[in-house]
Amino acid sequence: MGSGYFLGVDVGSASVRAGVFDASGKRLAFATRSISQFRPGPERVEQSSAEIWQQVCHAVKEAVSSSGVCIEDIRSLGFDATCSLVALDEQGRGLAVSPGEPSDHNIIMWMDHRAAQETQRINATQDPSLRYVGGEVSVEMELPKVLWLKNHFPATWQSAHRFYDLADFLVSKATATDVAGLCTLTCKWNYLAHEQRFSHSLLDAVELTDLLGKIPSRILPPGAGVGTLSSDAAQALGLTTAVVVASGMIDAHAGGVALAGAEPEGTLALISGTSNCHMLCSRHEIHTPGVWGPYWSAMLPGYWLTEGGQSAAGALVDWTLQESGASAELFNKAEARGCHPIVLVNEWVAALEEQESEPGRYLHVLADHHGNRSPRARPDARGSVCGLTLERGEMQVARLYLATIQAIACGTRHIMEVMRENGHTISRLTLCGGATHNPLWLREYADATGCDIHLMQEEDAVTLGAAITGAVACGAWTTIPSACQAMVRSGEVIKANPARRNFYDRKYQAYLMLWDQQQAINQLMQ
Ligand SMILES: Nc1ncnc2c1ncn2[C@@H]1O[C@H](COP(=O)(O)OP(=O)(O)O)[C@@H](O)[C@H]1O
Ligand SMILES: O=C(CO)[C@H](O)[C@H](O)COP(=O)(O)O
Repeated sequence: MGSGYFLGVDVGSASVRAGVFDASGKRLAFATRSISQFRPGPERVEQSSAEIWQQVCHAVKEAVSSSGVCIEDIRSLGFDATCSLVALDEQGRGLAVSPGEPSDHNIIMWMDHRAAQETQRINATQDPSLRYVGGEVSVEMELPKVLWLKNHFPATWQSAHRFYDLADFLVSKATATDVAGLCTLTCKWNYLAHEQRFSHSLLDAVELTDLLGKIPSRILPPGAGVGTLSSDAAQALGLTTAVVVASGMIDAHAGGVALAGAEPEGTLALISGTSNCHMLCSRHEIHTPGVWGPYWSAMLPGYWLTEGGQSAAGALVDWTLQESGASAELFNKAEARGCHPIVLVNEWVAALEEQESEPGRYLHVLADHHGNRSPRARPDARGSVCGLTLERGEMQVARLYLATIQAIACGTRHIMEVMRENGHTISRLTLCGGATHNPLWLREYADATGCDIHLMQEEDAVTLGAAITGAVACGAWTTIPSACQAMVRSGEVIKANPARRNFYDRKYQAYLMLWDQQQAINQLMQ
């Protein structure tokens, strides 16, 4: 049994969170800080690694001081972050990632789609290594992004001493060590973990062999200890230099550790934040076209990981609420009541449902507004809405919001169906992320998939997952599963309602038909 306290830091798309956990996984304190996104052009979304590090330091200090824990008792720190690309020069300073932008805007975010042509070029090689990313590299991964920099911004390419995935940047900054995680490299940099090598044929074919001189050569698996905090970092974070730092992880993967670590096989871990990530482990190497992976040991050592995704999940819900004709009314009323706008719009949905059964029956959304990550692997895909009327105000926004959530849930059902068709078993659905604050989302997810949804007691399972990797790294537990058995506790179960099965069987068919119709229209207009 471990003792002491374990820190987890989760860097999501919009905020940084730090949590202090004890050996039973109980959270003693939590702090969040917001982080900026910069949009210098269409398809471009950037961030600043200096700002993120500063916000991490603030969040850690606040969490530790409010926990009441003595800093000498904090044994470890685990980092996770979105899979965004950080560019640094030889002195560790930021390098601009768009011409004309400030040098501290040095992160190309995962959701940035600028590298569409580079993605096509990489996929056109048909290199055998692409089988290990679902058949095609995604525009959201790192090779297309570094290739874009090499082609379009040679000044940054030439000055770049290090490219890091964001989690690895944080680990390197914290330990003054040059290291990359097996998690980030395998899932986002086309590293073939099962063969412990990069594909030289792929890198040669797209003239990226010199990239290997610009990334760390030391690679550590999830739960490995990288080293202890450097004195600079310890001071900045308000911690001691005895704190052990774990190998970095992608945010969805840290969530997957907490959700699936104790019972990996058959558990689909759904991390519902800005995007949706569907993490599934298997002892067998199963290839699922259009679904990322299989990645060897990238989340749980000894397991292949398959990862299905939806690029805009919470982001699409937020956008729907912000862009509706009734947005001002919704946000003003929510502010006046001091509640989240989703609390209010859920009440409006409840009012609609009192008047009619299934208000989403004749309003259908195709939820591909930011492309389709899985299983269609089409970053150029678009959203659509079918069934509009002249309805206005509260009822209009409530209906569209409901139909949007139903569409996102059908997208998950599609991913699950394709996983099963390709030989996966899914016996249990677990969920964490911002969406756990939305009871309507959970209800629709259970009913759309026909699966009960298992939540964790810990509200922020991603941060807990990061803390668990640190607890293993410092030796409190020897393996991630044993740490999960001690630190993760099951929470509420949202039951699927069998009475809605027939509705959702039809709603799902409508969802698939919308795609076919959109494809036909696109062909007509080409
Ligand atoms: N209090 C809340 N009530 C309902 N939904 C929420 C709440 N807070 C966040 N969300 C939803 O969660 C999403 C963000 O999830 P989160 O896990 O915080 O994102 P990320 O990890 O990408 O920063 C938002 O887009 C929003 O739809
Ligand atoms: O591609 C990822 C995981 O593989 C991204 O990190 C993720 O989709 C972004 O996460 P979030 O929605 O939590 O901000």
